[in-house]
Amino acid sequence: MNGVTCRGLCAERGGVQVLHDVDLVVGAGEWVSLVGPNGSGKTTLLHSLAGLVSADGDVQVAGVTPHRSGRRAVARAVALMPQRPIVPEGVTVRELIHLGRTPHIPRFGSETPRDREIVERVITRLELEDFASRLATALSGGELQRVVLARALAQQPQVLLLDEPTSALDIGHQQQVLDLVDSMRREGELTVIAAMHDLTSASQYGERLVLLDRGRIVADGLPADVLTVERIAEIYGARVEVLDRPAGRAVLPLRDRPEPVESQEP
Ligand SMILES: Nc1ncnc2c1ncn2[C@@H]1O[C@H](COP(=O)(O)OP(=O)(O)OP(=O)(O)O)[C@@H](O)[C@H]1O
Repeated sequence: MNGVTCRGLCAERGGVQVLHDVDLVVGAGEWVSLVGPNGSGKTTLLHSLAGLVSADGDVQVAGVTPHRSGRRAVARAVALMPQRPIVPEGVTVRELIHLGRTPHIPRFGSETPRDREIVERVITRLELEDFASRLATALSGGELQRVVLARALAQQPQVLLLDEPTSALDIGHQQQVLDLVDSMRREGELTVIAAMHDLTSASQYGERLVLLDRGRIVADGLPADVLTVERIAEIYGARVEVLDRPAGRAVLPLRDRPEPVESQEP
């Protein structure tokens, strides 16, 4: 089973419980967008699914139990594209992407031509050829974000966890990256869970939206059912208009225009 099941998931950060009894079942090949205000627990949930944060409850990700299975087995099943990547000094972009192959290389073994072919294919698909020989620490924030996605894709996971994957990208690269992930999902039964602040992208790429608030799932369903004007006002305290387009729901923030200031006679 290549999807994700978690039941009664509870997790703490810094001694404080931040996830409360999360139940989530994601079928193989689904794209679920995870939305919610700052601090609602999206990163903690993704890290729990990747086995990086200890959690209570029953969690299965692509047939492995992240907290109990070995690191290599977990890394073959699930890849996380982190919100704040840590980049080792002195490593080129190509070397960083090659790290994604590590869980597939046997202990005491070395890379095969197939590993190198997978890395080169990912570099081509993300149009990273011009950066491949540069130091990863010398990239702009958006360039690095695409390289970190490339490393996660080179890992060839069954479940891909994306934490704000487009936060540093210009609008063209946002579409390129999300379209690429979506086409890989359609081609290969990749299961995607993506934490996203951009509610329009979350709606248009996610077949299903899960809304977290203060560590609890408060809505789970079709984007148009989850992202209503009233719910966005209640959970985010935001004023928005929603527009239904063939590509899906778009969420447009609205400025509350201040009253014009009366001009005062000198
Ligand atoms: N290492 C930590 N130590 C203590 N508290 C933490 C730690 N990491 C996260 N938290 C707290 O846990 C809560 C959930 O954080 P989390 O990063 O999961 O939220 P999020 O929904 O991803 O937020 P954002 O949208 O701002 O990225 C927040 O209150 C945060 O301050």
